[in-house]
Amino acid sequence: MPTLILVRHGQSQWNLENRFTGWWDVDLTDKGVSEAIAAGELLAAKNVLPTRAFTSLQTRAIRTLHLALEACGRLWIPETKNWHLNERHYGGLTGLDKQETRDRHGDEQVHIWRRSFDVPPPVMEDGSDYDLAADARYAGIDVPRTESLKLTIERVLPYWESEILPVLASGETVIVSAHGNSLRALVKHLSGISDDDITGLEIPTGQPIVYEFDDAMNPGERQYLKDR
Ligand SMILES: O=C(O)[C@H](O)COP(=O)(O)O
Repeated sequence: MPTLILVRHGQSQWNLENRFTGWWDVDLTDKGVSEAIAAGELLAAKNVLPTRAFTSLQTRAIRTLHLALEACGRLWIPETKNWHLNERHYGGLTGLDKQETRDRHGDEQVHIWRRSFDVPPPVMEDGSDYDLAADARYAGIDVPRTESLKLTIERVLPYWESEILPVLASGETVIVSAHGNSLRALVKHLSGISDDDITGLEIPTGQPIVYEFDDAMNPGERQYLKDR
């Protein structure tokens, strides 16, 4: 049965520092490394062993994938990295402290920027220290200046449909190591969550989520692997 494993990267340095991260490339903390290893150990313990992997172009997701695969003896499987699985771009909020931003703009405005379906954060200014347009990994890619969840869905879902779903449909066990909001985009689609209800969905770090697909490639219930 085709099986999909979704895992959000382990705690990152800016998760720890409570800063808006988006496309900025921060590494895992020691806790994040432990979470990634524990995710892989859980895959081994539950005998849900990936045969194909997909991840973003961001270090925290790539390292989480590698640590998890190493922990379950699957470092050798084919993997694909692609920017379509990157975190939602946080625009002009990138790098800011989340609490200081609440103090300045109010809880409600920050909640809208973080969790509304279609209101993007302010755009990243030209010349920002966090502008990644010249980063070699994004050569030839039109780096966004900001993204709402809706805009994130608009680039995650075509990639899902064209690159991941066909692999899954061939009977593989696919692991996707990605980010809070690129995974919210996928879960919204797979679990049929409405635009209103998705605002309440949080995806914890380092906690594998599993979907099994039937012969018609309809996803079953979303399950945390730890609860199976
Ligand atoms: O980009 C970030 O800051 C985090 O990965 C996700 O942030 P959020 O919880 O504000 O969506």
